Formats: sequence, structure tokens, C-alpha cells
Amino acid sequence: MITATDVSVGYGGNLVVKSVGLHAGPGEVVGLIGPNGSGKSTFLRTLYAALRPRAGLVVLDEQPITQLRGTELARRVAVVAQETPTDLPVTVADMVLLGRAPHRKALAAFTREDHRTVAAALSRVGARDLADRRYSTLSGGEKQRVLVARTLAQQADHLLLDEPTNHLDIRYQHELLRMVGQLGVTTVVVLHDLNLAARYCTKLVMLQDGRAVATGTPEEVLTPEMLLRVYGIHVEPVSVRGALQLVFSMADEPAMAPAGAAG
Ligand SMILES: Nc1ncnc2c1ncn2[C@@H]1O[C@H](COP(=O)(O)OP(=O)(O)OP(=O)(O)O)[C@@H](O)[C@H]1O
Repeated sequence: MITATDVSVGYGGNLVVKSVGLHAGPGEVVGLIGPNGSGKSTFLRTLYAALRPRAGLVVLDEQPITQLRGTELARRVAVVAQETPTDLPVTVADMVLLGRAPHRKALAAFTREDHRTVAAALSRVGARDLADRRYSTLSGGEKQRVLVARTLAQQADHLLLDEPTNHLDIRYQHELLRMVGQLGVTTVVVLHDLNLAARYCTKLVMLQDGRAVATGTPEEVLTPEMLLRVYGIHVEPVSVRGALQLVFSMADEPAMAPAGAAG
């Protein structure tokens, strides 16, 4: 469980997250959405204590995040951040093995179990055949899948993901988010694609200029009125096999005739 209450965060004299709250219950997948620069990454980084809030509190299973140190924090929270150094001369398997570090006794070697966990994590993201490749030579999407495998190997019970579908092709975008939902791990995920957010998140928090302007189920948050106000875009909600999906058009475009309509 992750609970943030009235969290404000800034850089220098600039407050970019203003009194934002969020609650992700056990196994929930909460999506953080909002336009560029609205504060999503900054807020997410505060949830894993990479940034210290100016005000407010972040609590992990009833324990303030600031009380968790190094290894304990790494055992409890796995993160895929937006940019990760890529030029280390390590193999893919070594990269994923890093996820096992919080479980290793001080100075002990990795065990057979660690290696098995790494192999299983790579299989889960469809990257088992990349295990011996040098990480820096992978494509953007392959790297992203390996970073997700590392979080799986970490076996933390909280998952924080910043744009995890970045670089992934359409099939892997869906596979990844479906897998995240099936893990049963408390997750907060930054997403730009509102249709993915609608489909895979149990709850959404929408930020605008650092403030949470809507919180609730995808149906409650992704309304045409709210999306016009926050993104300046028209949207038509449709139901596809019972799931909410959005069809967009620019606010200054004339309404399009439905496909197949006589002109
Ligand atoms: N390290 C930093 N130092 C100073 N300002 C920063 C820093 N990181 C982010 N900002 C500023 O804070 C604001 C929020 O940025 P943030 O990256 O949190 O937004 P975001 O919603 O994740 O954006 P995007 O969708 O473009 O990734 C922006 O105005 C950004 O320029």
C-alpha cells in the first residue's frame, strides 16, 4: 500500500507538485496522467524517496518512506525510471541480476536461485534470448523490457514505473501492462497514453500544473469535459468489449463524419 498525503515538491524556488494526494491499495494499479511538465515524474520520484517533499507525507504500508533505508527500501520498492545509464559494459543477465542485490547477504555470491529468478524474469518479458547480449547494444524497446525484468527479479511488493511503455511496440505495451496488473503488486505508473491508462489502471490521478485535478476510476477521470480542460483536446468515449477507450480530435478541428457515412 502506498499513501501520499498533501505532498508538495519543488526544485530551487519552483514548486512543481502542489499538495497532491494518492492512495494505492494492495495490488492496485494507479495511473498518474497529465500533460507534459505537469509534475508526474517529480511526484513519482518522491514516492520512492529520490526527492524529499517540502511538505506532506509518503507512507508505505504504514511506514513513512523516509524511515526506510537502502537495502530495505530496495527490497520493498522496485522502480523503472525514465532514464537509466546504459553504457556500463554489462550483459543483460548481469543487469537483471542487479535486481537480486537487495536479497543477497553482504559480500555473498549470487545463488543458483538468484540466477533462476533472473532467467524467469527475462522469460516473462520475452527477453530470455537476449541474456548474453551486452546491454548497451540493445534497442530502446529491448532495454525497456530488460529494465522491467530487473524489477521482476527484485520481487518487491511495490512497483513504481515512469512511462514503462516508452519504446515498446503496441503488442509489448499491452503485454507489459497486462502483466503488471496480473502481478498483484501495488503499482503506481506514469502513462501518457490515456487509452492504456483507461484499460489497465484501476484508478487514475490526473495532474495539471502540479495539482491533482481529478482522482477516481478511469470512467470518472477521463471525461470529455476534463480532457478538454486539461489537454485542450476533444474526446469521444467509446466502449470496446466493455472497456473504455477514447477517440481524440483536436479542439480546433471540425467534427469528423463517422467512418462509412455518405459524404
Ligand atoms: N531536476 C530539475 N530541476 C529543475 N526543474 C525540474 C527538474 N526536473 C523537472 N523540473 C521541472 O519540473 C516541472 C515538472 O517536471 P516533471 O518532469 O515532473 O513533469 P512530467 O509531468 O513528468 O513531464 P513529462 O510528461 O514531460 O515527462 C517541469 O516544469 C520541469 O521543467
